[in-house]
Amino acid sequence: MTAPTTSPTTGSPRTLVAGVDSSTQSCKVVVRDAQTGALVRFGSAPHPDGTEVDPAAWWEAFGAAVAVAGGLDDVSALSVGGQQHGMVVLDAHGDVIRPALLWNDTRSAQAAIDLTAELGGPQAWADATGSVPVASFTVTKLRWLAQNEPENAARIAAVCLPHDWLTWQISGAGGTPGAARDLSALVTDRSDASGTGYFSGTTGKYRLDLLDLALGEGASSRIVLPRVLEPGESIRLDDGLVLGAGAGDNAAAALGLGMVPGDVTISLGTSGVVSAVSAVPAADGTGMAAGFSDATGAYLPLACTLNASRVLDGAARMLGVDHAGLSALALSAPAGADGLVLVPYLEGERTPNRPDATGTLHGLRLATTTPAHLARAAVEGMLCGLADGLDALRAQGVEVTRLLLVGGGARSDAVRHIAPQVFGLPIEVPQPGEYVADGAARQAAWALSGEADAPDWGPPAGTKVFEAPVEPVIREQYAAVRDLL
Ligand SMILES: Nc1ncnc2c1ncn2[C@@H]1O[C@H](COP(=O)(O)OP(=O)(O)O)[C@@H](O)[C@H]1O
Ligand SMILES: O=C(CO)[C@@H](O)[C@H](O)COP(=O)(O)O
Repeated sequence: MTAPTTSPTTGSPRTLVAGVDSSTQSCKVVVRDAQTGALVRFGSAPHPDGTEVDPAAWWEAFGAAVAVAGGLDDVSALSVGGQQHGMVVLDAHGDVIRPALLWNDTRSAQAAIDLTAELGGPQAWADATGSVPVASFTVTKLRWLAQNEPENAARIAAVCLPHDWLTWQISGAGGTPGAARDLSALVTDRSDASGTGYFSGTTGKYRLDLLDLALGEGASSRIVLPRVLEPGESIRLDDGLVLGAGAGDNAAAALGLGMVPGDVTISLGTSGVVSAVSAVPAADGTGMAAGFSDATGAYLPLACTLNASRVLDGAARMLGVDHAGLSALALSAPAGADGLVLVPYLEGERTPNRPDATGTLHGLRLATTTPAHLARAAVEGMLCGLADGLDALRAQGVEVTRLLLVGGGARSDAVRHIAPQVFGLPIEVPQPGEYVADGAARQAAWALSGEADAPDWGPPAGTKVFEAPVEPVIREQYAAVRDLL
């Protein structure tokens, strides 16, 4: 598969690696120089909308993104980062039983409540797995399946996550429809496994008892779970391509950004995520912070909201403007939008756990019925939800010395300027890029090297710092109405 490649600047041979981000809205592929990390090629392709998706759409988008990125013939290693938690269920032939339920599908909210009670309450789950299950987690989706589609649940021969399934397809073990597929070749990594609800990041082992709790006694004895590869471990395909373990998208972003303890990243994709790397696991019984693992052997406590960049998309749609227009409008209104507050639970919410909530506008007066006030309230409301998440991480002992802002929503000027007013800290915005795919590429280079640690690709380029005095009114007025459901 690998053809020799030379550097266009030095003419000397170089080794290329690829990283994939199979995210909620699209698939992105980067090809980078394994040694320096320099970007060589990039491609992306959209995913379908919706909270349940046929995994075949991810495979198709991956192929299209690879084609845009100029193919993989000269690539020596590849890793896949992907949206976390999605439930991919396979039958004994390796066929997908039903469309995958994604992390932002809330139909398993009651299953989460039931499972939480059955194990002895939220702290029992946090102690067992690091996290209190909510509708996002795979384990609750499996319980939902057992209760609502028992005929499908009975056919499950393997359960995996979006990044595991894509890695399996790329490896060839996922085969082509109609061909033999090898379920025992499924692999995952600890970062993504830690978001299933049936894995303990502290022991590095699956909690088969919790899989049984979801699906019924004995289920775990007939269901294949992906083998959890060690950080840096790989599999080598017959054609020589090295496949890394891959990672959940947030853990991959931590690798891509080169995060160290003290760094906290705010990611504004479809999800809003506040995450930190930590040497110690979190076990937050309030459920605000999820105690996930990272892709290096450490931990990744994070708070994740269901409502981030799409709040901006929705506000722009309501106002009939594009993103630049929304940003200009938001920046033309005063901090606090003269008391107009948007609680942006447009997709329900996960942190805090309010799956059935809807968005609400508070403080509407004649004077605030302007596009500028609504635009400002949308940006502030989205950021306030994440500031609450940062508080939850601090309550877990997370030290915050640096705040980084990434993801599609970080391209908004208004977000960049308003974020320091909300968080009360300077905000560092690395140059817009695909940090999940970059982290996956860095993991691929690590897997290829066989070294103990990932290669040092240096800090992200082109970082700009945004500073502004904190505006306490923004969070105060949000906190006053956030719980008025
Ligand atoms: N300049 C911008 N301002 C605000 N939002 C933006 C801007 N550019 C892109 N977005 C939004 O970012 C989102 C995509 O971000 P991304 O991080 O790729 O999401 P995901 O990882 O969930 O697929 C989309 O909702 C898109 O509309
Ligand atoms: O559920 C989580 C984290 O727990 C989300 O962060 C998903 O992993 C989706 O990520 P994006 O596609 O929004 O980047």
